Amino acid sequence: MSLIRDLADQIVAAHRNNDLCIPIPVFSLNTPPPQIDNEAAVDHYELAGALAAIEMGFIESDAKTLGKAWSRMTLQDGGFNPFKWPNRPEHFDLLPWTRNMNPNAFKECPKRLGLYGVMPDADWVKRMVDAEIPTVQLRFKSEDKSKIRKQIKESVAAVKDSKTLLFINDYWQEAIDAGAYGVHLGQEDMEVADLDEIRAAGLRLGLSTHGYAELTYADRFCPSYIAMGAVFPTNLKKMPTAPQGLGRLYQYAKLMSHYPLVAIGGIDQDSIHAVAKSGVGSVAVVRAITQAKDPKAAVKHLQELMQA
Ligand SMILES: Cc1ncc(COP(=O)(O)OP(=O)(O)O)c(N)n1
Ligand SMILES: Cc1nc(C(=O)O)sc1CCOP(=O)(O)O
Ligand SMILES: [Mg+2]
Repeated sequence: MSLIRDLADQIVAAHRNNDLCIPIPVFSLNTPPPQIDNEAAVDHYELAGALAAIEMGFIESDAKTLGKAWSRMTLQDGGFNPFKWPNRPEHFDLLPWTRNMNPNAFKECPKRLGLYGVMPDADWVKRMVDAEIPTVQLRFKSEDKSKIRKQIKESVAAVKDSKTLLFINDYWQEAIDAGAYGVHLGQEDMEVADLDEIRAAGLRLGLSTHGYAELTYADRFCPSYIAMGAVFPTNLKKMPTAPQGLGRLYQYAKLMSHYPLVAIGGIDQDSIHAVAKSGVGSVAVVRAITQAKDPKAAVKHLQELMQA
């Protein structure tokens, strides 16, 4: 165990100051540390990588994923180097073939979806089309199926004959029925959606992720794009995990650079440039547009800042 501890300490020391560490909240210092399954560890590097990741504030599922990646990287490099960080698809056992060679891949979308407005209703979708935003999502939350269908129908009509691409959040069946460009699903939504039906209907699929474990899981489905969040704190919804921060976003963007990528969560005009520099082709925002004094001007300004 002391060898593993020593390797883990070397990793933490080498990466302490590079923005990958997120301090563990004080309340969780009183709770027992998450258990790493010792028997499942194929070697010391896997366990050391996972232990280091826990100390750096990664959640348990991400730490386990990182441990396996440390093990593969060490094996492939022919030696342990604490200053490296796993950032290649083969370190994470991502799908080895390209989208074109994968019969289960979802339909392609542009690699760079640009500014992506996530909007609460069809009227906001119309405003975004008027502002010539490249990508928009209808994120209308309701239990009422007829209201949902009406909102989706109006949104699909709004983008017709425009250059704006429309994704529908959650309601994949209604999105298929209305002929939308694509759907966006979270990890829980995926479990209950019929992904084969979405693929067969030719709709694009965007998937949410919140760290290494969800990224590697999402890769198995070869979605049209992968969203990564929450980059910064957001009060728009309750997030189950701490914000990722720029350091982790930059690593995720490097690892998944063969996908169209979307960054989301707490991004505003002050941060959008730094987020775009991670290499993601798209930045999704809600409040930076809906709470702006002039939403149309905000769309233009945010795009300028992304490209600056
Ligand atoms: C672009 C984009 N990224 C993430 C989300 C969040 O989706 P999900 O986790 O399913 O949460 P809800 O939006 O359904 O509350 C998103 N909608 N869009
Ligand atoms: C809807 C949503 N999903 C997120 C995720 O991380 O999955 S963050 C988020 C809210 C984004 O709103 P704002 O730009 O106002 O912070
Ligand atoms: Mg959802």
